[in-house]
Amino acid sequence: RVASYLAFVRRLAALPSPPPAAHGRCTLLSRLRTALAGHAGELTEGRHHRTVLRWDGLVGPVFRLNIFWARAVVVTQPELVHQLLRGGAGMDKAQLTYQVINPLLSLFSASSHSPYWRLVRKGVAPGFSMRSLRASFPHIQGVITSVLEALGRLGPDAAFDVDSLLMRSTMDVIGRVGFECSFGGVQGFHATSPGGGAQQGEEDDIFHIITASLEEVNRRWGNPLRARFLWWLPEVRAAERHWRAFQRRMHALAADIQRRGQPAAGDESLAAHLLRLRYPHTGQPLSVDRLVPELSTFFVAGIDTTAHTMAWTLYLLAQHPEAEAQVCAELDALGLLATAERPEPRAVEFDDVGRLSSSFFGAVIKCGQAVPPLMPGAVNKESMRLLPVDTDGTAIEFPHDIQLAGHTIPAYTMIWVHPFTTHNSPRYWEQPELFLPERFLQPGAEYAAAGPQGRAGGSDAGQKGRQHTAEVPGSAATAGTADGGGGSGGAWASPARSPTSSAVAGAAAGTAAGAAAGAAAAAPGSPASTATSISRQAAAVAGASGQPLRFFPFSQGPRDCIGQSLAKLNYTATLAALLGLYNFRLDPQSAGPDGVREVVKLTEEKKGFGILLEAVLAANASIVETLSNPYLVATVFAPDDHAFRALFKDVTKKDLREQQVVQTLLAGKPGELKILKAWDSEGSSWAHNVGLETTSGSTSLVKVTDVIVGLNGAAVIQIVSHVLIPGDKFFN
Ligand code: HEM
Repeated sequence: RVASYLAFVRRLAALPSPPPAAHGRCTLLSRLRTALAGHAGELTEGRHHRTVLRWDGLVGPVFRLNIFWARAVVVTQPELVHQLLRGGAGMDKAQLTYQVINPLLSLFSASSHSPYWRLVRKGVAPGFSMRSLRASFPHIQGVITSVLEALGRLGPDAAFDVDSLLMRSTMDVIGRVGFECSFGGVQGFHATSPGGGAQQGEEDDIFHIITASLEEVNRRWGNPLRARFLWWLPEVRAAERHWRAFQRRMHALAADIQRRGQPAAGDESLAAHLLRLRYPHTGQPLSVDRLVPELSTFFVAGIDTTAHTMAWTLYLLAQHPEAEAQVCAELDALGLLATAERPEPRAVEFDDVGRLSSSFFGAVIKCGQAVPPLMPGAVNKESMRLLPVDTDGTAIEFPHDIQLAGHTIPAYTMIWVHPFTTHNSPRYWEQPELFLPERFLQPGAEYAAAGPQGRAGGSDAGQKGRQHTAEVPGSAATAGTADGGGGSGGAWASPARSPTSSAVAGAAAGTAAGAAAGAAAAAPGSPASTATSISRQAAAVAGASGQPLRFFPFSQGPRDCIGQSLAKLNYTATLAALLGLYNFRLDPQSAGPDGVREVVKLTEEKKGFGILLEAVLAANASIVETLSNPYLVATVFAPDDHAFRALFKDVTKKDLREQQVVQTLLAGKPGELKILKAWDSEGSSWAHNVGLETTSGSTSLVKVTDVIVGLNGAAVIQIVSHVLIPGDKFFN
């Protein structure tokens, strides 16, 4: 055993590895600690995903980590990730991943080789089809209504834990859509209690049980030794009590589902699909004990992922009002935004989701042309790129040696695919640290070929391709890969061809396009000519099984997220409904953007009043752009201007001193105003009584009191001389 362990370590020694951080002063003890623990210390820190990103920048997209005696290989490069996760013969989840969560999920069939995993995955897939989701959309609408009611009960300036509310609503959605059971999660939401939930009797509160259970799972993923050595901690013992309570609740649900008997023909719920499954060897329906882990997995996998995704999106929009304005403009175009004319926007319908997020239905094709993605979908994607909730991705292993970017990786080595790093590395994205939803308005932005390395003909791409392949000249492994092209996407040679190793892609040479650019310039027989075969192989992969992705928040391949269509439907519809009615801002009491960690505390403000610019923002994104122009002299909102009228959306009569004025304003005809003369003769201050001409030909007079300073000192002229809102700082 010792000999084979040492051989294993030696075979991985050639892989680059970032230097582990030194702990404290450089003493013999600290060096011994670093030598023994390796990278374990940094990996158990809260923001370790950023450390992995830093390591990727230091040593490249494939590197080794030492965690005490164990070894892991981190892979961040899209082409390699693609080939590892899709169709790798014998690929399985690393057992370590599920050792942590299996006590919670009891018998979950984690292994890709388990007949149960295959049976369940295939059996429930129709439950996530568009047809099924369309049929169950009224459930989602019902939950959204209860969320809006909960927000309505809060005051306009209430601070609350939006993540907690959304976890509750997601729990309700999965319960209702999947299993026709109602947990009343949103009803149990109380903004004032920590975590937004019931405090008394919380041991019985399913939401509390699930969140407390997940908290311990997350801690154990950060530190797997917790279960073995820290079992005596009160918090660990409490968590294990919650795990048992969770299993009891899932057991009761499974028994209830089974009591319902054979499902009706048209029943497409997950419960119905699970009930229709039969054991392959006996033909009998699944027992309650086998149903429990499957039900548990849907709740555990679906709740915090979907809710954190929505919470991060709201958080990012709160930081980027310009993007929020664009989202609102598109909601407005669909009639989903509260405005002056439409204080109660209509409910979000199933078909709206496709319009808001064209990726939801794949590419939407209209009259033979692809419909360009819209901003709400782009915002969601950018949020999932910057802050993917499955930050640490997945760990996989192979039952045989593989070749990875020119290195032999022994069988059963833990290979760690790290989406956070792939999503945030400057190797694959321009300005990855910035929130730029526009990047996802470009069709195909998810693919590696669209990134810095993949720009066709880009010198950077070609150069990087050459450099990397030059580092891995035609080893037996890479040659094997090239020869093996034509198998499943060309990525895998059959083990028979290469007895010690099946060949995984040596496509470390940038993307297909990048590698091709490098290869085209290389003479045959030179080291770079390896790139030719690699790029051909990469191109074959792209052609045969889709292009490599640089954006994969739901993972990819046969073990990707089976619930992603439900997640997308839920978050797109919920966010559209929330943003149609509310602005969300970071709670000033919380630590501020830099202090936001796992729980995003946001405040909600009723849209449309209080701050002039917010109302303008809600009404027309292009106006915000104009206001941000530093060279702007003046922007005029007239009584009959659409944006100005939107100011009065949601204003109740009691807020207004001059109802007559508002009635007149709202009755105004749409039109623009031209400034006849904005400045006095010196050009230094506002003139009194500036004349303005409307497009309909009439003239208005602007008094100096009508002038409001907007962003960057630009002026906004309000052609109403009345005080409309008591005490409002913008009106006098
Ligand atoms: C935004 C929301 C979600 C995200 C980002 C997400 C992400 C993921 C990822 C990355 C995986 C692969 C994990 C791994 O390889 O270790 C996964 C697996 C899974 N997800 Fe999701 N998920 C989401 C929502 C959901 C929902 C709503 C459900 C079901 C109700 C669900 C059910 C599952 C299941 C059952 C698996 C395991 C699939 C298998 O191993 O065959 N997920 N999810």
